[in-house]
Amino acid sequence: MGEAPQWTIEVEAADAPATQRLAAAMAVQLRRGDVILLSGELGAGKTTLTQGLGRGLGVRGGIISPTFVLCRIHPALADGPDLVHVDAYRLGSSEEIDDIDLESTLASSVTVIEWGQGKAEHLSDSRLEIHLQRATGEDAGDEIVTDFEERDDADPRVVRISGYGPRWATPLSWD
Ligand SMILES: Nc1ncnc2c1ncn2[C@@H]1O[C@H](COP(=O)(O)OP(=O)(O)OP(=O)(O)O)[C@@H](O)[C@H]1O
Ligand SMILES: [Mg+2]
Repeated sequence: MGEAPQWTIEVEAADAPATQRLAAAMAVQLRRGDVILLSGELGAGKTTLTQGLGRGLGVRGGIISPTFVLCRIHPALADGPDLVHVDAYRLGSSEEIDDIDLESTLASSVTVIEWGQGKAEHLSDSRLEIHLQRATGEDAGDEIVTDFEERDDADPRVVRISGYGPRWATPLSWD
């Protein structure tokens, strides 16, 4: 839980399609049993990123904000893992996460949990944590802003990806 990540990569995504392309490129490096915890404020792009993961994994679509449904299973359309998409926003603790029995789908799926930090680390000995943050505005880090300022349609995000545990001894890569 409090342990240090094996590695951290920071990528900028200029708009929502860019966030989805990044996630799709990430998805092809994922496999059954992988757990991803997504963080970032309301509207940061967690669900948008999950849609890209779904496209890259080749699962049945219709990935939406699971407002009333805590957990949706998107079955693989071909050979790959299923995508289990969880919104833990309303869950107060790891005990409540356990009530939705993610253990039963974990081994056959990639499990993605919005608002999962502090609640879902116990599901696996390894995980990716992905934090999304608006690259402009009050929240912005000093080093980030200028590249995008002339682009009206851009609403950039900084996507910070960290790998924890033995599964992530080797970082994700984008070459
Ligand atoms: N660079 C970007 N990356 C991701 N989303 C973006 C980007 N630019 C604009 N957007 C828009 O921001 C919104 C993000 O909404 P989304 O539902 O993905 O956020 P969320 O983090 O899941 O929110 P919530 O906390 O309510 O679940 C979408 O309307 C998306 O089109
Ligand atoms: Mg969401």
